[in-house]
Amino acid sequence: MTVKAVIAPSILAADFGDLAADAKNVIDLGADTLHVDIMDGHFVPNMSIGAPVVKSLRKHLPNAFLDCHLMVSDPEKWVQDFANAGANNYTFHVEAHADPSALIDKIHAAGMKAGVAVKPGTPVEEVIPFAEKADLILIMTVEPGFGGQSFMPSVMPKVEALRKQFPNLDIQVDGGLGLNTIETAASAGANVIVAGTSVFAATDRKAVIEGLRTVVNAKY
Ligand SMILES: O=C(CO)[C@@H](O)[C@H](O)COP(=O)(O)O
Repeated sequence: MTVKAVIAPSILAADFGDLAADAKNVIDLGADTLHVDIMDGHFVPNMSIGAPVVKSLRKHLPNAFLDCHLMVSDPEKWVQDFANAGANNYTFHVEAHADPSALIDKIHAAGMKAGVAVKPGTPVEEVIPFAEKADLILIMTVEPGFGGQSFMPSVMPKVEALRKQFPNLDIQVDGGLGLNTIETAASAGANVIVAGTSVFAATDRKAVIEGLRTVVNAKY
């Protein structure tokens, strides 16, 4: 098995007034990637940031892996903007596009990795057809739109089903992940861990990042 832990702090929980410094801090403390939540106020009932902020982050953090999660109704529209801004990964929601396979091709052609996400209420069967073509599958563990929500263990059967069928797949979980929930997610088979509040609000961010990684890597 080739999967390993990837710890991805969600900058939605960072200090947006001092974003580059806060993002750099978690990278310096051992985070593998930065998870960048993009919300359009339509696909989800909240707004966040867009490609210009990704471009600024890229300027300040030239070597960081920027994992962008597009919670938007028209994900195809923004592919080139995010590629131009310096995004490394572009994850869109399967609920938001009629032809995910074609969109994965478009994202790859733009030079980015491609992820496909599912909301908690969407069956895993909706993403299974794309699990070999995509670079990661994101199983949402909260309703997308806001940080600081409670982890939903009820979606773990989706993670288990994916891990059983795809032993080498990067399976990302997002929402309510922290030291109190990581055992459940890692046991189900998740290896790419998005953690916003638990990392950015911690008094010892490094301990949280290392703790998450240790629990995941113990499974492989
Ligand atoms: O995509 C989202 C929310 O829609 C997440 O990335 C959250 O930002 C995770 O935040 P925490 O639950 O870890 O605080």
